[in-house]
Amino acid sequence: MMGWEGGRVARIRPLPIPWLGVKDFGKKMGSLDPKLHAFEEVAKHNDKNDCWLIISGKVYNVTSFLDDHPGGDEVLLTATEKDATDDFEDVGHSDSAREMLEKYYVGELDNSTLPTKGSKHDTPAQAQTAQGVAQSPGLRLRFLQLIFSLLILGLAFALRYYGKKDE
Ligand code: HEM
Repeated sequence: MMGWEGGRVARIRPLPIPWLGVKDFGKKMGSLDPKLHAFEEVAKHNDKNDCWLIISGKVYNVTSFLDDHPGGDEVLLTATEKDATDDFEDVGHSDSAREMLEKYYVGELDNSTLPTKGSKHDTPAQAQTAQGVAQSPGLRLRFLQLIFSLLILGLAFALRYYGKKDE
């Protein structure tokens, strides 16, 4: 006899509860007990065989993506050992690029371990920017002086030119 339960049981599916049976769900959401990484630890992963990035306080292991990155692997490698948020945002990555991040997520950055600007972890460019900002009033003054000198020079030439014409 065709068992009633047999027919029914065969059709029973796993409960559609998202957090049951979905591998790494917590990891993907970044909310359920994500692993906290210290900056020093993340900074050690800085070469072609092991490349981690920090973007918006999250840590990504992009080693397997290096060869596939449309912008090339070099830019990713130079974005290690620092907060790469600005580099990532400056490019204006598409929504699909942002969705890809999820795939490489390995945890959160312990923000208290992030070095301040001008520290030994800054690239020369970053250090210069930090200095540049500090010196910006001086730079602005020098720029104004240059413009002023050019104006005087232009005026002198104009006077000479028109002066000669009148003679
Ligand atoms: C896990 C992190 C990253 C992912 C998933 C990613 C993904 C992508 C994708 C999908 C594109 C193609 C264009 C688009 O869809 O926006 C792209 C382009 C690009 N990316 Fe990234 N990217 C990452 C990190 C970075 C970082 C940190 C930098 C800079 C240091 C960077 C620099 C570039 C550049 C320059 C392009 C433009 C390539 C071109 O159009 O010639 N990317 N990236």
